[in-house]
Amino acid sequence: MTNDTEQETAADETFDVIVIGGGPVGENVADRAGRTGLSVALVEAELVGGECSYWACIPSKTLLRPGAVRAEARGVPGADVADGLDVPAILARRDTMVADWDDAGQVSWVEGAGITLVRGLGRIVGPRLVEVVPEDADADPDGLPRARRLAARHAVVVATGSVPVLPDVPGLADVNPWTSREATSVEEVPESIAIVGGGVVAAEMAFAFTDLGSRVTVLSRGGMLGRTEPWAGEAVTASLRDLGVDVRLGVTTESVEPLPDGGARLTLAAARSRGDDAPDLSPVSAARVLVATGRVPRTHDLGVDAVGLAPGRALTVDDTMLVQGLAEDAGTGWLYAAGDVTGRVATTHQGKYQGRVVGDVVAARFGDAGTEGAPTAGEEPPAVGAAPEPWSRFAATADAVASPQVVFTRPEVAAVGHTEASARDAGIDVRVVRYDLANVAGASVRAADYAGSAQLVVDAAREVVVGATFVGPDAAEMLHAATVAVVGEVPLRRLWHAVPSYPTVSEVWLRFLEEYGL
Ligand SMILES: Cc1cc2nc3c(=O)[nH]c(=O)nc-3n(C[C@H](O)[C@H](O)[C@H](O)COP(=O)(O)OP(=O)(O)OC[C@H]3O[C@@H](n4cnc5c(N)ncnc54)[C@H](O)[C@@H]3O)c2cc1C
Ligand SMILES: NC(=O)c1ccc[n+]([C@@H]2O[C@H](COP(=O)([O-])OP(=O)(O)OC[C@H]3O[C@@H](n4cnc5c(N)ncnc54)[C@H](O)[C@@H]3O)[C@@H](O)[C@H]2O)c1
Repeated sequence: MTNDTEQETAADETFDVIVIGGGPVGENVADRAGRTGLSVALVEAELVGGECSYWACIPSKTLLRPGAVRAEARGVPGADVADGLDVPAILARRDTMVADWDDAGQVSWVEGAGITLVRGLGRIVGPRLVEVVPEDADADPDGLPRARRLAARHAVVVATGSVPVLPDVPGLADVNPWTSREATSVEEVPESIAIVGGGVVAAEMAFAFTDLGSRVTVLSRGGMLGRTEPWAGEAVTASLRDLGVDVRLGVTTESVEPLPDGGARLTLAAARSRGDDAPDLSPVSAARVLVATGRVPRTHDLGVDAVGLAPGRALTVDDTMLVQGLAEDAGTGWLYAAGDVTGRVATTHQGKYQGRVVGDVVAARFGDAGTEGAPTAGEEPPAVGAAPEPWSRFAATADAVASPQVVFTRPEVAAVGHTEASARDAGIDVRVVRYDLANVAGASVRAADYAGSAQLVVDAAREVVVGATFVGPDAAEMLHAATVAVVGEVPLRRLWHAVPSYPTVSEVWLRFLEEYGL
């Protein structure tokens, strides 16, 4: 392995820490890592703020919000609203929310935080050495784009996110399929759209495009929202079908052919996984095809092979977010990762949590412990490779046991921790408590037609909550109480004293405990 001086001599510039990827996760890493006086460079190939800000969370939730508001108003006699949504106004608000795909606001935050922004595609070319190729790079004498070499004195943190997967279906690539990027940045709403996939993107986009006026078909090889409780996916399927969406479960797309009008025709076959008993396999024609068949960690163009890792694979990390499996001569203790690229959890909030963990680990390991106001002051990080103390600031403990997610469908699906099945697989002594949300007083006040359901998964041996799922209008806002209960391992007998206000839908917590037998 090269020594420090050689690394720095090989570089155009040296920083204490280099963060590759300026999405929500990279921004958090850079912010925290800099709090003990370390110099930090943030390398970003496209827009600072990443997928989430411009093509994922923010535009998708903005597109979904008007339909949700209208549906809620319709359930309250006296507040009913007219049919139809103002599509140009929805798209204009989406444009505002993504700042017209201009990252000036985020750049000014980065600069204000004392972080050096380096624009371009970053690639690891050796231990603690990163090459950055700007988009408008001049060519060098060999005709190759002129790259800038950055050395890291202490650490490189990868937060490059993920990229969508395009399944190998004959003809699919010939019809210019959309991914979530094109869907969330839509300018001209297609007359019809066929969505391949049955996960989170497929479900949310099916509602968004129905609201925008498209005729929507969903083609899922299993059920909807396969990673949540089955009854939650069934509620979403039923709601889509009520809205007129053609939801085909248990089908695979065999081939795709372009149509003369620019659209596409999809030929289907029965899938082996769980779905409808006798799915409709008639071909589907649509003006657009949206592929929503999952995402993979973005390491294919990161140069990880230079340090002995396999391109295209997730960067496996320990609970301090230290990357595992580097070649022996690449050294240890310098390469970290957080966010989608780790393949642990693919949500913004959990990635940012990991970013705070790794930022603190780096700040405490390499910075000046005496820096005034540093969050890590007085706290000793674990030795490199040693297991961190669970639930300490240096450990992403919650990833495995208490990761929350909200799917912004109608009804919303909000879940944290174990499902019933995953708890049983984990060998937990499971007891499940389900409750019909329509039976709490707060629900009937909220809407005349309130429909929803909620469930706790309890570890009966310890009498603590290990998982919860809420399905219903505004379920999103009910989730955090459950996250606190799971993280805090609050005994049910103590939760009994957490009295929910009347008349709120959160009163379901009292009903849960009564059903449990308290
Ligand atoms: C349609 C959709 C909707 C979603 N909605 C939600 C939601 O509502 N809530 C939620 O929590 N999550 C949601 N997610 C997931 C969320 O978007 C991701 O979990 C989150 O963006 C991950 O953040 P990240 O920083 O790891 O990666 P990203 O946001 O992907 O950011 C990575 C950044 O790294 C840059 N980059 C990549 N490679 C390099 C390189 N070699 N050099 C320099 N820069 C590089 C990229 O340009 C990008 O800016 C959604 C995802 C999709 C697709
Ligand atoms: N609200 C949120 O938190 C939110 C919203 C959108 C996306 N996300 C995140 O983004 C990530 C990507 O979302 P996604 O919906 O693309 O992935 P996903 O993993 O949730 O769903 C992928 C779907 O595609 C299907 N599929 C996979 N390969 C297929 C193939 N070859 N043919 C047909 N179907 C196939 C799967 O069975 C599954 O139904 C997720 O991990 C999710 O957590 C989060």
